Amino acid sequence: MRVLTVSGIFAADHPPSSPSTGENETVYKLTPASRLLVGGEVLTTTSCDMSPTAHGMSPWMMTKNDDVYNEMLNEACAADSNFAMDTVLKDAGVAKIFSGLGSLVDVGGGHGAAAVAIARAFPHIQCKVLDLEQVVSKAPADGTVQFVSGDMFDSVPPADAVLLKISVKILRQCRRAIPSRDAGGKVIVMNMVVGYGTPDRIAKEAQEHEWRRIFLEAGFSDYKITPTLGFQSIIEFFP
Ligand SMILES: C[S@@+](CC[C@H](N)C(=O)[O-])C[C@H]1O[C@@H](n2cnc3c(N)ncnc32)[C@H](O)[C@@H]1O
Repeated sequence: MRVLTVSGIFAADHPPSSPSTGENETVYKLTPASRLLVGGEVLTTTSCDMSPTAHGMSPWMMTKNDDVYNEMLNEACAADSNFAMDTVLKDAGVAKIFSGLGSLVDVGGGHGAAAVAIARAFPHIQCKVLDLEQVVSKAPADGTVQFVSGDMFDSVPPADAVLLKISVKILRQCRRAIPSRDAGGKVIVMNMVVGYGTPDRIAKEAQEHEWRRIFLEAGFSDYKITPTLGFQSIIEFFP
């Protein structure tokens, strides 16, 4: 969404925090350019729940009662991961992030595209995928990774590292699933970090500031951003 905002496809608003959750959701609005493409609708997101407010429900929850939509969303997520992971895992800097791990859980890992790529590139890492029951039950399981069904907001299976592609809301939950930093514990977030990998110093500083706020709020002691591909970066959060 950040890339689309920077490109002028969406405009982003940052309203004050909600009194009930304390979270401040970014509100994305159509611009004249995107209004040419779609009917009028407002999207809100805190990374994970990219929910058209018109439906009042997270798109991930809607997969429960709609098999066709479920399949479509799973395929779209896997296609995105396949493209990114193949390229990202070839990078020597990225290999360093994963090489010391014994186990990893991909939270909201869908049909396991990212976790399978990691398990194949680093066969010594035991990889698990946590996702909703309706997603895991349709996953093409061949034993490369272990699928666990559940809600990430309830609990995250323990592992040396937690891989997250979608949500910073559950960082606190992920912190409980990992051991201390000395024992190799970390949360690995794959995300768009606008400004990294480009000469745009102001955008880079704004992003640093944002990640710093997030990691402090979630109770981590340190973090490291490794630019990978275009706007994609890997952010390691250390307990
Ligand atoms: C953007 S997709 C990412 C899938 C995967 N990480 C990938 O890159 O292919 C988000 C995933 O999070 C899952 N998800 C959403 N809410 C969840 C929850 N509360 N608990 C577990 N998984 C959830 C969805 O079912 C979906 O598979």
